[in-house]
Amino acid sequence: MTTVIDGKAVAADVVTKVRIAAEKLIAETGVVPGIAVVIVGHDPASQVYVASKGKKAKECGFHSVEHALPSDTSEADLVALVQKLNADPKIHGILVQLPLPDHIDAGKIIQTISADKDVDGFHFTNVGKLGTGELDTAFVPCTPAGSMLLIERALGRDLSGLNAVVVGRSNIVGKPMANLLLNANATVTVAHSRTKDLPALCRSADILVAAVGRPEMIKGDWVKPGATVIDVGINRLEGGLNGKSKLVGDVDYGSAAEQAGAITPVPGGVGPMTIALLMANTVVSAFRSAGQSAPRF
Ligand SMILES: NC(=O)C1=CN([C@@H]2O[C@H](COP(=O)(O)OP(=O)(O)OC[C@H]3O[C@@H](n4cnc5c(N)ncnc54)[C@H](OP(=O)(O)O)[C@@H]3O)[C@@H](O)[C@H]2O)C=CC1
Ligand SMILES: Nc1nc(=O)c2c([nH]1)NC[C@@H]1CN(c3ccc(C(=O)N[C@@H](CCC(=O)O)C(=O)O)cc3)C=[N+]21
Repeated sequence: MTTVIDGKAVAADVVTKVRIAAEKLIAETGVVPGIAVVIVGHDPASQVYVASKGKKAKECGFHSVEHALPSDTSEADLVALVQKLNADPKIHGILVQLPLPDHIDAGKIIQTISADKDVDGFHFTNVGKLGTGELDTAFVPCTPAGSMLLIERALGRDLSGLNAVVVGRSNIVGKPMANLLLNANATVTVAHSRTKDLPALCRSADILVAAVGRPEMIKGDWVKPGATVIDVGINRLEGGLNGKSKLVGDVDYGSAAEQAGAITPVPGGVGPMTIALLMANTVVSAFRSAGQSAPRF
């Protein structure tokens, strides 16, 4: 029997733990966890994500601010805003929504965020800590961290001896995902657009993570029977019910679910975990700023 991994339910568990931790921190120190989300421009999908981040932050009892800036905002103005948030003691987590408009150097903005408030885990300091296994003081990127929690829950055991294949090598998902799996003792292969015979490679995976950005690319006959399949992809296709767009992953869910031992759906899989882990990273940052040992999620 295939298990459908309920990312929404696991995310709700994480959010409950975050709220309880936040209440404890507030009661004991008076520090209220604070998050700032910055969005530049009017991309509708980005606006949806930013709105749900704000909503979850309120649910967790956080102080939450949103900076919505016009698409012609200059790089200098965005740098200045990030510096202001770095210096604001009420803010423990800063997220600048990606992608940014072409005239802004996203790398420069990311490196301007204080590593101590970089709840996305994109700053070189946090990337380096993940790469060297300093997970106690790192911020780990939310999507791979959330995917890892789903893998741990689905397998319920150490990953020693298991082959993991990550399809995609972005700095945001693929590479940090590979590092987390390696840290957890899986044997990891990272595939990308130049990989030869991707279907055969995928068939060797006990754990298959798809982070490609290509709708339903990974087919059922690429999946090893019994494998754990984590679909990170979020692709919006036109022509769903009532003229609405339809959300699909990078995995062809129908055929893959017949082979997999456990699989995440889209929506309701990795997506809600990303937001939950953002809240977790923010409360951890607030604990650290108050000189308290941070909870684990
Ligand atoms: N659920 C969530 O919370 C999140 C979901 N996403 C989704 O995850 C997906 C991936 O995002 P992201 O990592 O940012 O994407 P990127 O576009 O940055 O990276 C895509 C990766 O896939 C590889 N790739 C592209 N085409 C192929 C192919 N035909 N065969 C093998 N590999 C291929 C690319 O290879 P190469 O490097 O060689 O070009 C690249 O490494 C997207 O659908 C995105 O929307 C992203 C973030 C969060
Ligand atoms: N600095 C930065 N950090 C990010 O973490 C970041 C980003 N920029 N830019 C965009 C991507 C994408 N991303 C998602 C978050 C939640 C869902 C999510 O909640 N998805 C729901 C569905 C939502 C819907 O219906 O559209 C689900 O899969 O069930 C998806 C994708 C975070 N990202």
